[in-house]
Amino acid sequence: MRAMQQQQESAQVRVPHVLTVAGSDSGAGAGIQADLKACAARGVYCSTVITAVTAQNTAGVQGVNILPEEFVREQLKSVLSDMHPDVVKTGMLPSPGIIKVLCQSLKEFQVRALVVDPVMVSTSGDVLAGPSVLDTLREELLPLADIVTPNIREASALLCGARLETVADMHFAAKKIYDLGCRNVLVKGGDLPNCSDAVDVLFDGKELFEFRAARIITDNTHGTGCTLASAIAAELARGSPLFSAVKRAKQYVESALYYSKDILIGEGHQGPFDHLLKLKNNALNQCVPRPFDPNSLLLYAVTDSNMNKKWGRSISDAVQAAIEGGATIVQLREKDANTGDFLEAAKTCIEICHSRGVPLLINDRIDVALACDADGVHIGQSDIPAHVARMLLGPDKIIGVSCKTPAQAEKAWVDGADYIGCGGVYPTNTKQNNITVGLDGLKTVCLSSKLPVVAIGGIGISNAKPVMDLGVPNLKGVAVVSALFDRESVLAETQHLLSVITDSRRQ
Ligand SMILES: Nc1ncnc2c1ncn2[C@@H]1O[C@H](COP(=O)(O)OP(=O)(O)O)[C@@H](O)[C@H]1O
Ligand SMILES: Cc1ncc(COP(=O)(O)O)c(N)n1
Repeated sequence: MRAMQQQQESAQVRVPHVLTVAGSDSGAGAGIQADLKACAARGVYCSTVITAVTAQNTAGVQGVNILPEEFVREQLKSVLSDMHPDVVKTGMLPSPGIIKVLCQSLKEFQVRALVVDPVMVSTSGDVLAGPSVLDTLREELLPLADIVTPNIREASALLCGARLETVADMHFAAKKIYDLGCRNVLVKGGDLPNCSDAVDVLFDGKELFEFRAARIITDNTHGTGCTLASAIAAELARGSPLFSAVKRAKQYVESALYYSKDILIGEGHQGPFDHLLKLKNNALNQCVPRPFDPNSLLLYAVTDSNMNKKWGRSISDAVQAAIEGGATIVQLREKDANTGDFLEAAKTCIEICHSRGVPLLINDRIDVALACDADGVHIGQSDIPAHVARMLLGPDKIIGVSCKTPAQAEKAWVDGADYIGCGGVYPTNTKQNNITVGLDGLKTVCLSSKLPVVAIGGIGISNAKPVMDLGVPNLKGVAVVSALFDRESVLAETQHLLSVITDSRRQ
């Protein structure tokens, strides 16, 4: 809410904008749908002019319906005359007439750059634009292009069937296609036979450059070409020079392919890929309760590196024992660990927690929480503000805020937190100079808080009962440090504490 208010107060911002002129892919792996996702992933607005509608899936193209030229012209006029995109990217242009209409529109409405992906045949081998388009493409569109991005087969078609089998052949092709009048040529080597790298060759009229990435072993390569061209267009729209636009776009395709390599969508061979780098992770994380379940605050275990050191345990051993004992949520609080070690430990702890459906939060360190994809963070009053944490972490992560007063609890709610930690309830050694609010202070905060509350500060087996007995419905549990981790057996202490708090609950 705060973020929205701030935006309303600030001046309007013009966002980078790519217009894609391409075909629709019903399977959403390639074409218009890939372009939209790639631009969204790169933070660029994407408008769409559709040239053809294809019936397509992971097995191939079952049908193509080409739109009338005049309707393509109408779409182009609607977008170009009003929305003024920075860059136009083209994909499937299925007829010479549609290419001519596009060239006329581009002459009427100037854009900053034109990226031409000369789509002819899909990964599955189906024809999307036949040889009849070649002359118009060569003679009318390529001379307007800032960059043209043929794959091996398309480069060969543009060069009247030249055989292209090696990286040296790609160098030759890039130079020859450049002579057709475009400013830059990128010959893509995703389909180059017998090549362990995915090599693309750029020719800018003076020099040849090779962009290399390790070849990712996967069948989910449907849409890589559309995505690369859209990502180049997006980078150009954001103001990158052409060379860095190509470099970043290729890195993006490589990451998206890496994330896609194991996902399963469809029964055919060419699966689509994961533009937002999230599909597989989201599918696997289903075991973690979403949205945040306030009942998970019941037995909230907070680790402490000094206590672990004292008892000779690793963080992950401590977490494992707490979870086996019945902890319902875990927070890693590593005030003096080095960041690299902290991150590694956090990754191990996440595996342990998620195997038992227990959420894992990171104290204070948003960077570590993001890097290990933790379930959320817990922040104090002098840490990063909760509304900033919410903007950085997005809508799904759990955010907890330490609060001592009703005013702080109200602010945590406004700022988008999910729960508050209230204390210290009792005096404690784990926090120097911490003001104790006592049971009365805790009750006052709970009664005013719109968020669920977990009590913290000096709570253990001997004094957890009066906390749980306060009888306010939004007090969901107790958070504990020493009572679990400054003990010989974390497992036994956690079991014991769990029985105390569940007994109080029952009464
Ligand atoms: N298996 C792969 N591993 C890594 N990069 C790849 C792989 N396959 C394709 N690429 C890259 O994806 C982009 C699109 O290339 P390509 O698949 O040849 O285009 P198209 O989809 O038009 O046939 C290029 O940058 C290429 O190097
Ligand atoms: C509508 C449309 N546009 C482009 C492609 C090429 O993509 P790919 O070469 O990855 O199959 C496609 N299959 N469908």
